[in-house]
Amino acid sequence: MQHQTGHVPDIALELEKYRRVFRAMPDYATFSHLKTGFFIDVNPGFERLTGYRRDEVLGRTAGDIDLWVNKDHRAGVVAALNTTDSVTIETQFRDREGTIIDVEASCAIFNFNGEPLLVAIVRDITLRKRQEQELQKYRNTLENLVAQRTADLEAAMQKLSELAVHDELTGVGNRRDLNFRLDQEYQSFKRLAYPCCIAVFDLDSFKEVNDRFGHQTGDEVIKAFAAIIQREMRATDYLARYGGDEFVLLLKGASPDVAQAALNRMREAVLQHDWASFAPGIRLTASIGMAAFDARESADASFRRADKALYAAKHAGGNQIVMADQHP
Ligand SMILES: Nc1nc2c(ncn2[C@@H]2O[C@H](COP(=O)(O)OP(=O)(O)OP(=O)(O)O)[C@@H](O)[C@H]2O)c(=O)[nH]1
Repeated sequence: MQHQTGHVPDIALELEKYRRVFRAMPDYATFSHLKTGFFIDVNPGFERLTGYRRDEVLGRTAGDIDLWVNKDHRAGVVAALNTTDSVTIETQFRDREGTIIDVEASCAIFNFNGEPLLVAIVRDITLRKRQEQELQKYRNTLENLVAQRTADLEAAMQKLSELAVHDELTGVGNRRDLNFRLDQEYQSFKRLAYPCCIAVFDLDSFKEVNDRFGHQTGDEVIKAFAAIIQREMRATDYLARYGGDEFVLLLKGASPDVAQAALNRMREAVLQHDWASFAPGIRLTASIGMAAFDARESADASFRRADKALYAAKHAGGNQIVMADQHP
């Protein structure tokens, strides 16, 4: 036999089914009036998450129990539901004890007898949030570490590339760089007839500074010696430390006469320098040998002539400039 009003008990049955599901859900679930915000029903999941009993909150609003930490989030959800069926946001709830819980709330409008109700299903995501934060912290630490290592590496590379061409004590070119520059200048001289003089400098009796005042004072004297030459040379000239207290200067574009005048200024500056500030009672002078590039010989041969002239200057008593003999 068929019921005339068979659909009535079916709906009651359906509603009972939904009520059971609502109560059995592990997550927080609530029905509330959309307009007033009053809770109509809350499930045991709500009680577990918030610490409030069902009978404490029915007929009250989320605002009454100060549930949403950020009230604007709830207002935003209600506003969004005007234009969309459901909204899911991450926000924070405050439980009965005042503890803040990270939650993910999914809300939808549900019409009951023409009355819009707000259905909210809420999940505690504190653990997931904590894991995310831990992961972020770990990522930040890693990124910082990588950035630090990269900076260290770049600094080391920079230092290495400086050491590749610069003398560590004085900062002027080193011997390896000198060979390269000498060759480069010689090419310009050969191809463009661009004159260049080579001067080799050496302090007279420098050994005495080391012996009497120590190696560290000797280092300071070498640095000051380089600084004097640098101060007096042209910006386009090139200075390198050949070794010990011996320096090589390339006077680019200078004829022997011009070079000799410049070198004489440098010799005088060394003589006049206040060496006593490093090593009491000491006076220092420099010997200088000089040669001009000559197209009939190699750059090395010109350099050797300048070096030989330096020894002639030393032999003649120091504190002087000797021009190399012409290419034989
Ligand atoms: N402080 C210091 N001394 C150095 C360095 N390199 C070499 N020397 C010393 O420099 C001195 C160079 O010797 P010479 O140039 O032959 O000695 P000198 O007394 O100047 O003799 P002359 O050049 O003939 O006047 C030696 O005592 C080396 O030990 C350095 O980097 N620092």
